[in-house]
Amino acid sequence: MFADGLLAGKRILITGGGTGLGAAMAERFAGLGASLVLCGRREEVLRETGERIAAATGARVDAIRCDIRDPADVDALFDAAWAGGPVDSLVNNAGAIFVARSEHLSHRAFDAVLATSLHGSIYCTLAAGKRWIAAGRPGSVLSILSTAAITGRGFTVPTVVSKTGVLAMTKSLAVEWASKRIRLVAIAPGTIPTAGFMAKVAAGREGEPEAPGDNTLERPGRPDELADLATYLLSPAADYINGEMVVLDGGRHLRNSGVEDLLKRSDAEWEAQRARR
Ligand SMILES: CCCCCCC/C=C/C(=O)SCCNC(=O)CCNC(=O)[C@H](O)C(C)(C)COP(=O)(O)OP(=O)(O)OC[C@H]1O[C@@H](n2cnc3c(N)ncnc32)[C@H](O)[C@@H]1OP(=O)(O)O
Ligand SMILES: NC(=O)C1=CN([C@@H]2O[C@H](COP(=O)(O)OP(=O)(O)OC[C@H]3O[C@@H](n4cnc5c(N)ncnc54)[C@H](OP(=O)(O)O)[C@@H]3O)[C@@H](O)[C@H]2O)C=CC1
Repeated sequence: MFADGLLAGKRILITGGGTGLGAAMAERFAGLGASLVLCGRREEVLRETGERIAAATGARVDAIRCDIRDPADVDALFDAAWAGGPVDSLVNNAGAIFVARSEHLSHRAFDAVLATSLHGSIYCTLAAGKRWIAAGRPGSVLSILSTAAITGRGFTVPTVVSKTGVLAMTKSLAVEWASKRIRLVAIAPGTIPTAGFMAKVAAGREGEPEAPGDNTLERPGRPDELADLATYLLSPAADYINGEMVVLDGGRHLRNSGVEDLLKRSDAEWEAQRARR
């Protein structure tokens, strides 16, 4: 689909690059010639993914443990990443979600999600932007958001608030940093059943059809479809796209937000969900 070597010479840092959508993007970017920096909290997971991708593609893959909730950890990550060569693009992919009735969320529960999905994405974007501006280098930031940033969505409010906040950051910095040749874009995926999604969102719904008829195409999305769009948005072909969030959801948000079935859940079903966490 893409020309060989499309991303040759590019160094791309992906938060949450050890699993799911992050790993799918990593594999695609590496296959097109990019060198990678993958970060996450679990060193073993990162190392396995990094070794697998390096062996399959021959790319250089640096796996660096980092908890993006901690700004000092983020600075250390970017220092270590830069030591291996300047980073050209950041992918804000790490994120967190609970499915819960909002009246049952504690302050700590709200903070737990915002710390990763909102604050962590902001810390990483600022860490990258400061370095690009100081070095007079161009850069690009791709954030993996959600159609819920358009529609809103019940039962996942901390995540929706975070994704909407990162969309606001994307649009704002796209303007503020344009003269520095820094471009910010985003993808809003619908449902893509990764292991993280199955554990955090679909737990307790095992046995239900994997392809809910909640979008116009009546199937879930695939990680490789997201990786294709991410590749395009980080490639020179997308140089004229700035401040935009591109939807990849099979048309779902045109019909619903994705949680309408949860409105019909009984108290007993919600109690079972709470007990599982
Ligand atoms: C049906 C909806 C369809 C929508 C589609 C959604 C599309 C999006 C999908 C995704 O985002 S998939 C990616 C999912 N991946 C992740 O979430 C991975 C990252 N997550 C984490 O690392 C952790 O979950 C976390 C956010 C760091 C939280 O860690 P942990 O569970 O260990 O929390 P604690 O630190 O123990 O607790 C903090 C606080 O939160 C309360 N809490 C925990 N779970 C729940 C829950 N399910 N519901 C309500 N509250 C919860 C917990 O009780 C603590 O509060 P206090 O009790 O101390 O007040
Ligand atoms: N799958 C889907 O249907 C959709 C996903 N998304 C978004 O896509 C992104 C990826 O999700 P997906 O691949 O499905 O799920 P995963 O659970 O696989 O992705 C989360 C990744 O983020 C990392 N991570 C979590 N917290 C931190 C942290 N504090 N510091 C550093 N890394 C962290 C995790 O690694 P570790 O635990 O080792 O830290 C993991 O690799 C998320 O932002 C999600 O909200 C959006 C819409 C739909």
